[in-house]
Amino acid sequence: MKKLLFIINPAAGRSSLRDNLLSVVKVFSDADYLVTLYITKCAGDGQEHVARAAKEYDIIVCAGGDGTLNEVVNGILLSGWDVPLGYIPAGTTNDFASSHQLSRIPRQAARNIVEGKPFPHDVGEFNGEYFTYVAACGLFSDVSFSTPQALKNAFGRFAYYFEGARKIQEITQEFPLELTVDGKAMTSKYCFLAVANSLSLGGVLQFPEDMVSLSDGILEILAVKAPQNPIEFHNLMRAMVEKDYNNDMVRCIHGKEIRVQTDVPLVWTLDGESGGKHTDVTIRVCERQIRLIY
Ligand SMILES: Nc1ncnc2c1ncn2[C@@H]1O[C@H](COP(=O)(O)OP(=O)(O)OP(=O)(O)O)[C@@H](O)[C@H]1O
Repeated sequence: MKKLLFIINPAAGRSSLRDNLLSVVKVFSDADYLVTLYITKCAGDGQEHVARAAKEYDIIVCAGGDGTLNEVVNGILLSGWDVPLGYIPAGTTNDFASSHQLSRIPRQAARNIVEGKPFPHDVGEFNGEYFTYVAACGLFSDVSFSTPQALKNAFGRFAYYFEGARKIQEITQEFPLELTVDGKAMTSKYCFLAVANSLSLGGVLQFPEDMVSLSDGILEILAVKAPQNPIEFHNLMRAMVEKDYNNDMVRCIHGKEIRVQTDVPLVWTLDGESGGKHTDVTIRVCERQIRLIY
């Protein structure tokens, strides 16, 4: 029998998994997998367990939000074991799941995993840590990890909107930085910077499908300028709604290696989790590092 490690974050989202756990395990069992359940005990536990145990399994499946997936991907890459990964979205935003149009119905997501094919997925490396879909700093970037989990569990993604609304007055704040993309340096001021491999950011920003490939060994850098007057604010809103990322307010650049240097430490987020404060960050794409099954 093949061995499946099933990692579940009980604190994630408004977990639709609770009432469906038995039917999900049955899908795996019917597909001839011997299932080991691991319920994470606290933040960081999922990563540690996967890094230790991955080598004993033929497949790893995790259920939770983007933060849970981030931990499991870090665990797999730290283990050095090339094991396929299945993901059952059960978090608040599930940005990663949106990019792949993964089913939010746990039993269907489980079926897609046992019947699916591996999709080679790029991963980003951020000063030695890995992220699956975004590393970001500036406006709103701390919303996902500063929003209390209890609020997320009660209100779902609306909790992020409440928390984001409290920060909107910071939109005019900009920070000067030196951005170097594949050796080409530029200095500018921004209110938000994201390095992404995703079609969706925070469930709010969408990338046009023809702009992004999730397995091309290239990351997208979205740099947003702070609007300093109502016209610039209008232009920024228009650019976001129309997904126009090549104008005076928003710019999308593609690259493999990105360095961000600032005089003042910036707060970063990795996949919606805290990425710490940094003045010098190097981000590299790790091409096709994860085999996602769906
Ligand atoms: N048993 C646990 N108790 C509390 N927190 C946990 C536990 N296990 C994992 N965590 C942490 O819970 C946090 C939130 O998880 P996750 O990001 O998966 O869900 P979410 O925030 O609801 O969804 P999303 O990121 O998609 O918006 C992560 O930081 C994770 O490390």
